[in-house]
Amino acid sequence: MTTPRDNPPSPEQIRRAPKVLLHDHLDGGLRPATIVELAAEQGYDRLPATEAGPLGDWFRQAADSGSLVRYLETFDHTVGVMQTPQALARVAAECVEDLAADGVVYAEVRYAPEQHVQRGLALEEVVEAVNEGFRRGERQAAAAGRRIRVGALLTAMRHAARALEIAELANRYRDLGVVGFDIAGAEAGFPPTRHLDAFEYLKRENNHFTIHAGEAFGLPSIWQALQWCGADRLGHGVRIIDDIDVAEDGSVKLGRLAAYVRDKRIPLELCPTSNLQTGAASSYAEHPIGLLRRLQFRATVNTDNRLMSATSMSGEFAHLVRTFHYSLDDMQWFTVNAMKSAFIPFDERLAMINDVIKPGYAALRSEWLFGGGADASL
Ligand SMILES: O=c1[nH]cnc2c1ncn2[C@@H]1O[C@H](CO)[C@@H](O)[C@H]1O
Ligand SMILES: [Zn+2]
Repeated sequence: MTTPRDNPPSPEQIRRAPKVLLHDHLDGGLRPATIVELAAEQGYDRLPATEAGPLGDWFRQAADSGSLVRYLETFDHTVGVMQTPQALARVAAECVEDLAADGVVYAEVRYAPEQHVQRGLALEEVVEAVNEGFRRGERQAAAAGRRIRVGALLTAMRHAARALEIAELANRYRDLGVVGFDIAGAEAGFPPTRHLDAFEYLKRENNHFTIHAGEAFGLPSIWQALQWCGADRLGHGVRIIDDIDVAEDGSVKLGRLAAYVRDKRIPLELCPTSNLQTGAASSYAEHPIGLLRRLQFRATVNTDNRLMSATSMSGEFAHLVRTFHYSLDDMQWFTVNAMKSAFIPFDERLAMINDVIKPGYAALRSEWLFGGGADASL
């Protein structure tokens, strides 16, 4: 028997549902209006459009290139206006407010400090400005009745040679708002093993890191990230699908690497819309997230770059609900997966799951009992 609780959640329910975001770039999530204002303040004169509406459209279209390298070129303009402590703090605070308004209760937001020193800031000043912005955003969200907690991930650029330095920075600001480390940037030609010293350092320090791998490049990149570098999570990891065989009769066979990823519960930070833009997947229906969810990989749903993809956590879930007919139970499954995979301490993750996420979904699931009008304040 199907009950109303099996119905797909409405857009409004999706927005109100508690969500957890592990893969979101600070410099990929600016409000277009803020970019325009910051460019004027900082004398940045290379913006491709000077009004918020057309500028937002430009990012979306330029990122829709089918190539990760061209997709990444759009970041010149966001990074270009994030070069002062005030600008960094503002962008960070607005990021938190936007996530909270979208129903995100916990987020890990990443950025590359080395990209924000063009006007002479020290790496430490960059981290402190972003942290200040995150704290301000949390306070503003709380004042508006929305609870959210945000941790920073420090990213090193894989084509550069500052990974060890950034890893040390992440370690220094551990317990001070930074919860882990990442590497990002063009994947082909820049294997994660170039930065082995950084990963070995973090392991010796018992610190956490994720690696962008298996997005523009396939299994060798995932294999290196896990078996050479020791990544705790995979940024994207979507190409793990190349190691999974689905036969005509629907039976499924996992290769050794895919089996390892599933058996070890390695979290996959999947970002469906971003993958469509960079050509890593051709449609929502064909996106591997459907199969990976069915096979019970530790799959999570993420935004990657809200500006370039014109998306949000609700937007990503809305696409998945439409495509795969996911219910609130499915949404809860992805959300609990993400919370289990966060880099904050275990007791805090558990409390988030039991005291925030599960009660939030239970309240939404029960709404049909009250004619759908109950508790709109959630
Ligand atoms: O999907 C992605 N794959 C690889 N690198 C990315 C992606 N999105 C953003 N960045 C890169 O990460 C930097 C720090 O946030 C961004 O400036 C961008 O160059
Ligand atoms: Zn990313």
